[in-house]
Amino acid sequence: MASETLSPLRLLGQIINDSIDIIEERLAEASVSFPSLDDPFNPTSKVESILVEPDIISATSHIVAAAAQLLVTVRHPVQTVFDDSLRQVALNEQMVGCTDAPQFLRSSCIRAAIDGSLVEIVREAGAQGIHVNDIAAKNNTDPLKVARILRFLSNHHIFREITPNVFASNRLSSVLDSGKPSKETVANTADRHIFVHLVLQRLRRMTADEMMKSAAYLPEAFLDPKLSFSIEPNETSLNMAFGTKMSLFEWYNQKDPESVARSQRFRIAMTGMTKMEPETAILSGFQWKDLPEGSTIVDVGGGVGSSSLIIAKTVPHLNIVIQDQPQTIADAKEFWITNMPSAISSGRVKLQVHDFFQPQPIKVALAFLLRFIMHDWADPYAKKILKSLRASATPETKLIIVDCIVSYSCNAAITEDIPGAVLPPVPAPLLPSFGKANSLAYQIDLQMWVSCNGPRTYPGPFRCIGGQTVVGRLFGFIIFLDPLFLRLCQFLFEGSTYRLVVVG
Ligand SMILES: C[S@@+](CC[C@H](N)C(=O)[O-])C[C@H]1O[C@@H](n2cnc3c(N)ncnc32)[C@H](O)[C@@H]1O
Repeated sequence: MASETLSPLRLLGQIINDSIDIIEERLAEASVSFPSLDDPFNPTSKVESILVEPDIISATSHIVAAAAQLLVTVRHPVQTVFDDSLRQVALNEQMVGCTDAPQFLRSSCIRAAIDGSLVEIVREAGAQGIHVNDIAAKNNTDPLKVARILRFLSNHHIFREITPNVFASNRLSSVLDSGKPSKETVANTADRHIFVHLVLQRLRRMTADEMMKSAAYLPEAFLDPKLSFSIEPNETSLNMAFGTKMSLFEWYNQKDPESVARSQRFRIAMTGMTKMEPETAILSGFQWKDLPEGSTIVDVGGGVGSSSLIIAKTVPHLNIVIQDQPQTIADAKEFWITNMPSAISSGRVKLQVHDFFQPQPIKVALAFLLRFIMHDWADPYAKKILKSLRASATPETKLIIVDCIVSYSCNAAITEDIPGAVLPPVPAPLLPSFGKANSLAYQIDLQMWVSCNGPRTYPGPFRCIGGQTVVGRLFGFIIFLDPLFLRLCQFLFEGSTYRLVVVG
């Protein structure tokens, strides 16, 4: 049948089938099979290395986008909307048992499975699985509740119930695994606590604590006559949720144990974000190796320096200064001593406490790197940060900003003025924004809104003020773009990803 006569359902099915063909042909060529959901995830296996090849990622993304769209197309709209509104309500008899689990229950059960060491205990039992009574005896919990959590997760393909009340690991549960003996994780809550959030960061892109609680207040903040229009970092949903008058970072920087734990967890989560990108992303977007021997680059608000670590390991002729707030710099010391002590002892990498709203002390930088900084701040604050960098820039200094592009969900190019930045077309009837296969940018956008009143802009990376062009020199900064980098992880290097802030 000609494609123009196919129904939307068939077209979506065709996208899925064509993409499966691409994946299977490649796997057959390498004489491997697609991993089973029942087996643990093995990141070092040959098949997993094939599954992250660009063509296969593209095919996988088409399947994800098409399958998600197929689901919402075929399902009863009330079911779909109720799933999304995070309520487990059966509207009428027909729908009893049909509604999917609210996301927040999934989050909570995943966290319970990790915090309760269920992941490690079940993994140690091997393929024959383990009864909930034996699990509960190991972690001192109620077996009936263990069963409810694991059964709920099994229904979402995380764990398997192989016989009544007997559970075994699978591909998805193994991603939550610390790899440690359960005796250790049951005994060492603090250690596990840190690990939990690394994993959740990979899985859920943000902690299931402050971000979830803040997001719960999004409707209230949106409808509040004052907060709705506010761009202040301390007038957010987070402020409503936690009853604080502090901005996110001030709130993290408090000295009480809960805040210290939260801010440390945030830093680990940010390190986890680096692991969600291809390792080479930060290297392919900008040719660091072309900077002259001995050049200094400054990672402004660099966190513990997880991106700088990749640069430092790959481009040994650069000096790197990582700047951040005092607590973060204290953690950064530990991070570098663990991961690359020679860089610190040789002085190639320096860790510096610096408030980016104050004048920039490094006057010889050949590049200022700002990764996930602009998206935290509304325009007046972002301008202030950039102005202080501009004041310390030389004519050769490059400004490199890494953030997510937020596309329109209709067909409208937002990267048309950027050479090489145009993404491949999305086949009809998929959403032009690529739907579920491209949800990270939208999630980050809303998380920045609810937690920091991050940029209040319309979709798209650019809001050109004063007719400035996006590529080229911007008041002394040179902006770089790389199409490969864009295609791989939908990040962008330019004046500002969410919007162009002109620094006058
Ligand atoms: C979203 S994180 C990004 C961290 C890092 N660039 C990365 O990509 O992982 C924002 C960073 O800005 C830092 N930050 C917030 N306010 C700051 C300030 N006034 N001066 C310096 N750093 C600040 C935070 O401590 C945090 O490390």
